[in-house]
Amino acid sequence: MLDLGAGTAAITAPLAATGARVLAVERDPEFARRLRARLGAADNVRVIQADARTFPLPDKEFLVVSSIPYGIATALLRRLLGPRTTRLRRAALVVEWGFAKRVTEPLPRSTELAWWAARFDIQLLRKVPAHCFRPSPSVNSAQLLLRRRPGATPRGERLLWALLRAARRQPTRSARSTVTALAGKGTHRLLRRHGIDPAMPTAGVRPPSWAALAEELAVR
Ligand SMILES: C[S@@+](CC[C@H](N)C(=O)[O-])C[C@H]1O[C@@H](n2cnc3c(N)ncnc32)[C@H](O)[C@@H]1O
Repeated sequence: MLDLGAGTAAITAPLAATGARVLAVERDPEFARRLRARLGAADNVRVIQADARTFPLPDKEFLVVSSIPYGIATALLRRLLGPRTTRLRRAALVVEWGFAKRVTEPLPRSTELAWWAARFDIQLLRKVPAHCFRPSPSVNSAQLLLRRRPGATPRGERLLWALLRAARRQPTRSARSTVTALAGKGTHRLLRRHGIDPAMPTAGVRPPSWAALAEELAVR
């Protein structure tokens, strides 16, 4: 389990107490020193002083539990969710409220957000009011839960990316015409099976539907 921006160990310490293997990443040298002093003796905790945007991610599957530094939220999610080869399985994150709303919109505003939402189930669990923190930030926060959707294949994900890009380029084109252009004829029933009205503009198709469709197209 990773805690990115481990700070004063408000998350690292209870994680460590579960017996999980925890990697605490903290950029600030003084916080890192205190984290080591407090938790470094435990066999299951490793503290590294590093930038969460660039330290080497584990090469086996991992989870993240973290109240992430708000200023690098996009960079971190890009790193954790973006690559096809990501080993992230689940993440429980505290993020800024506005950010949480953006990444959980059913029809995301950019191809990148759609890519994340197609491959991960992203749920906004609850609001965390600013007064829950000391010192209180100027904005509210939210608890996000992210879970990798099962069954993704490299070919399916390549098709998914192509579909999302095509949908973004021509948002008013029908789903049927967009999918036919990429995958050939006979897509009408396939779209229906995935709950997509073939005549619907691509802008109205939700990312999980694109992902399921792409995986089925990948084995045709
Ligand atoms: C939102 S607080 C996390 C609070 C933490 N859970 C605690 O118990 O104190 C952000 C922490 O992230 C650290 N931080 C900020 N930018 C970072 C970065 N790029 N990489 C790693 N840590 C970072 C800060 O030094 C701070 O300790």
